[in-house]
Amino acid sequence: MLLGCIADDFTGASDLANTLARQGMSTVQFVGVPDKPALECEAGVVALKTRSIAPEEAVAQSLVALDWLLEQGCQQIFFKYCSTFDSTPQGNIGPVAEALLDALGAHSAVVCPVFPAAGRRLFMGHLFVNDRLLSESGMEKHPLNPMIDPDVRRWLRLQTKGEVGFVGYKQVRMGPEEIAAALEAEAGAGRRLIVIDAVEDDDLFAIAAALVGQKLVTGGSGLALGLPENFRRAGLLGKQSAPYTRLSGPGVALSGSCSTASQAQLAHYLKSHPGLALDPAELMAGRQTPDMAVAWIREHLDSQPMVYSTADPKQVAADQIRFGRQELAERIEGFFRMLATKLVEAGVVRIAVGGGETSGSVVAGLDAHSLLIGPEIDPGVPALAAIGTRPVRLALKSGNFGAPDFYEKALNALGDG
Ligand SMILES: Nc1ncnc2c1ncn2[C@@H]1O[C@H](COP(=O)(O)OP(=O)(O)OP(=O)(O)O)[C@@H](O)[C@H]1O
Ligand SMILES: O=C(O)[C@@H](O)C(=O)CO
Repeated sequence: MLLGCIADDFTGASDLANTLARQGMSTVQFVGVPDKPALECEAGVVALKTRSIAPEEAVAQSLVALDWLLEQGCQQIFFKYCSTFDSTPQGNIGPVAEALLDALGAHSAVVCPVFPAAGRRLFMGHLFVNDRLLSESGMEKHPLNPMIDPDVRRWLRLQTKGEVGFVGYKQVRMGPEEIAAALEAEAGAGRRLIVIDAVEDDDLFAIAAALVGQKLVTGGSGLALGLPENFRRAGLLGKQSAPYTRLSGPGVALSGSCSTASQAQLAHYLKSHPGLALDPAELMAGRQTPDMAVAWIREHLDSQPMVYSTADPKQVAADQIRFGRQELAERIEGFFRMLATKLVEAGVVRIAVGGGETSGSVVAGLDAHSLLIGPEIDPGVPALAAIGTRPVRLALKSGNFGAPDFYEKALNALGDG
């Protein structure tokens, strides 16, 4: 394994794995830190669920992942977080990145959440989602990590021990040599985490070309566009990826994301498919159970039904006040985990999931140890084949990714009904 990646959630991991695979690296996504040597691959992406847990715990899990990746012979480590920089003033991006720098004995690392294909661009240190600042994009209402400051430098500095560096767009446009020199200057001044502007894929390729030999790279999946080329130029690539195949059989959609895109996708899907809404009050009282959902799904199995907790921000905020943000999130995630286990027992073989935390819960319920990367469904969302469990094909969609008809397209891409 040449490139070892640590992703702070499951959809982020498959987004990154998708980019690396498309750019010609044989890539496998691992479900947590494996307890044995890796399946053969050039890039390994360890999917953790560390985005929304306590910073110390996120650091500890990331360091275990790092140790395992180094044991597999990785030459470079990629810490993948969300292209909307999902985090709180406490972490977890800053604490994990600093801990990885220390553990690797690295002097510095770039911080670049940019993903132009999904409209995430960084200019003058400010993160945009399409033509809106991050803090006006809907992300300011995120149920777990409201993003209320678009200045990535300022937000990251709340989370770090050290000062945060910056390389602006003017220098990025000058190309890899200038970028490398600007990064060196920031690192020389003791700023170890260096936010770097990027607007289009060309910028990301130029930045990646400047990162040859860096022990640690941090960012969104966009930054991974140019990394395979560094290994290719060094004559290190050539392994074939394990083949992905579609799988036909019953399909189900599960949506736990409350993002703006997820709400539109849900509305679109429910026009032509049956849907079962989770009711927070019933869930918290234990009156709505995974067994009840499975019984309902069995009745609608021919129509690719959807189970969803997706709700609008006002409803989410009211329920969080009533039941507690964390308690409610855990209950909903626990529900999806148990549901996933029961779905495969009921013969479901295609599952399309919306939301990173939700996807982490669903995959935990499946008991898979690795995921093979198939064709891209929408930008950042590949079809996946689960290994180590009953045969299942998956699509794990980040909250804000995907076209309005994503779920239909995803289930069709995974196989036939
Ligand atoms: N109706 C609801 N009320 C309160 N919390 C909810 C509700 N539905 C889902 N949640 C919780 O909100 C969180 C949504 O996070 P998730 O990562 O799944 O989606 P997302 O943040 O939109 O996606 P991504 O992280 O990929 O951008 C989960 O913890 C989920 O359990
Ligand atoms: O970078 C992104 O936006 C996604 O891969 C993700 O991490 C959302 O959970």
